[in-house]
Amino acid sequence: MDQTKAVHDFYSTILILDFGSQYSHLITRRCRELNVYCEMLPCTQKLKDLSWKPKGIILSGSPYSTYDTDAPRVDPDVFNAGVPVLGICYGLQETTNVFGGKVEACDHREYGFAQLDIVHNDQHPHANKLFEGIQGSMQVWMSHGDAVREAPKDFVVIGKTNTAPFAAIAHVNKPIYGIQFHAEVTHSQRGKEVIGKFVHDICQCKGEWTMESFISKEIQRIREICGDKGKVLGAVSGGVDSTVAAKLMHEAIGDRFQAVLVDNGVLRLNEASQVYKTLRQDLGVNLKVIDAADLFLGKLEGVTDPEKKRKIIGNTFIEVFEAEAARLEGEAEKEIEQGKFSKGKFEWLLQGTLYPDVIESISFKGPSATIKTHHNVGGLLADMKLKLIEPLRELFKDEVRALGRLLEIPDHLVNRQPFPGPGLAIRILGEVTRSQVEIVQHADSIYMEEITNAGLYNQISQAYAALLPVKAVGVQGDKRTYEQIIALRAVTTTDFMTADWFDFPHDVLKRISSRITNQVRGVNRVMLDVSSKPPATIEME
Ligand SMILES: Nc1ncnc2c1ncn2[C@@H]1O[C@H](COP(=O)(O)OP(=O)(O)OP(=O)(O)O)[C@@H](O)[C@H]1O
Ligand SMILES: O=c1[nH]c(=O)c2[nH+]cn([C@@H]3O[C@H](COP(=O)(O)O)[C@@H](O)[C@H]3O)c2[nH]1
Ligand SMILES: NC(=O)CC[C@H](N)C(=O)O
Ligand SMILES: [Mg+2]
Repeated sequence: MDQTKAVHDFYSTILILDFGSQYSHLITRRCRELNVYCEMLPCTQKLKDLSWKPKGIILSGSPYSTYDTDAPRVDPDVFNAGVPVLGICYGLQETTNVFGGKVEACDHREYGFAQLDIVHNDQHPHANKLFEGIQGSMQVWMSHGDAVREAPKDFVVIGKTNTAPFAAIAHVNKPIYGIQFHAEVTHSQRGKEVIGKFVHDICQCKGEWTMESFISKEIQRIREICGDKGKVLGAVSGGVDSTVAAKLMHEAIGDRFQAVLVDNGVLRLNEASQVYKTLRQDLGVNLKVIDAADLFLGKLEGVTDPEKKRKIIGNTFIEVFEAEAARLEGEAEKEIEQGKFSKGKFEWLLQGTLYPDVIESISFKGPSATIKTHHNVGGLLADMKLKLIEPLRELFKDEVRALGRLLEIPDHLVNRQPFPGPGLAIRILGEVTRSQVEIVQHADSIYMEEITNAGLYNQISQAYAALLPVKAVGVQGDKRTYEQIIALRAVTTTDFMTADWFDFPHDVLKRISSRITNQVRGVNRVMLDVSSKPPATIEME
């Protein structure tokens, strides 16, 4: 894999060095939105150890002060690499530091909006490039307690605010710029335009990062990695990430990619057959469904603790998947022994790792830690012989969706709400039995159908029906009943870290409630969960 080209070998790439700011990943987002490919690495990355050459470098903000003894330091080679550099907040302060200017704590810390007045330098046209075409002033967003007190030699002021006379500086003849404000946050009016001036005009990146161009390059890359015969195995759930990754693999190596869906008995109503239909029939992906419902439900018998349920499902999943991988390996060995050399062996395991998984696991203080694997089954296989292949590793979720659309994956799949690995088991509070699964599957399918019919599916980030482990009294058909309760959950969120409950139109709720109580046996009440996260979580267990 070492000789194989990486994405940064195909595109003009901006290097973002992370000094630990909470906004660092937003710099990455903005560059990508400007169709410029970028990668974020910890600030400890030495330029001489980098295997590729960036077109420009952006230094992020930081919770540290440059005068702290343990402050993260910029590699001085950054300024000798012959490429443009933009320092943001701490990045500006560290640049000032390196070039011999002065940084001190402010008398008044500055958080929030400020008005930046652009200063044009007639004698130094080069310095004006960062704000070229921007006249007068603009609203920017600040978050700092330190400030530049003295600009370094050969730097001029290109922007100032009431309280920050060095809010933006530039070298007089080198493409080195520093800004105190956070151009990467959307509150900074024209912030994205400023980043655009840096990456497009100053670094001369062409704006070629589009999913259209990614597809063909990535398919070519996958083919190089896998060679003529290499086979790839992948677990797919029908979720966005695994579907897009599977379709991409199929485009690259056809039936040498084998997808496996494990029916763990706690999938949604008819989900296994629907995923099979879409992946196999509509998308042509070589998919095998393993029915392991009895095995999973057997192991879940008598278990009520949420974390135990998760563990049992995770471990059983690995057991099933490993057994299948071993079976396929055995088959391949046999075929090779029989002289069918063309068959090839499974050498690779597909994993749907996304870029946020990669950058979340970067520690800005040191070499990148291991990638989070808790949601990705592939990474959990014990003493795995298979090597990992991660075609979505450089992409954000919205890029994955755009890629999915270009691969002609139907919209309903590309826009699919996430579904947790432990499935309905964590939506059946208390013990999971086959009859409980049937109740919640039926209620959930009615709920999702009504949400879709009302045109609300894409307005809601995640919705599901849950089954509460209590009974209540009701009256149905003149008869007293003593039955269970369905709880409806629907939330809106951007990052799933915090969430708000979705405010349904009353008529939709009425329809959902009456259909569930009329059609789902074993249920006589429907309740609506109106809890935000925090204090609640999105799932109930
Ligand atoms: N029932 C299943 N059968 C096979 N693989 C599964 C199953 N459930 C989960 N996986 C694997 O676990 C991975 C992680 O699941 P996760 O829910 O985080 O992602 P996803 O399902 O691909 O996408 P989304 O985040 O949109 O749900 C999946 O990509 C898939 O490889
Ligand atoms: O693959 C998964 N395995 C799990 O064990 C799990 N628990 C929660 N989730 C999903 O994570 C998001 C946040 O959910 P919570 O607010 O309940 O933590 C929501 O999108 C949840 O559906 C899981 N996904
Ligand atoms: N957001 C930042 O980069 C802050 C830098 C530095 N810690 C300050 O307070 O000024
Ligand atoms: Mg999923």
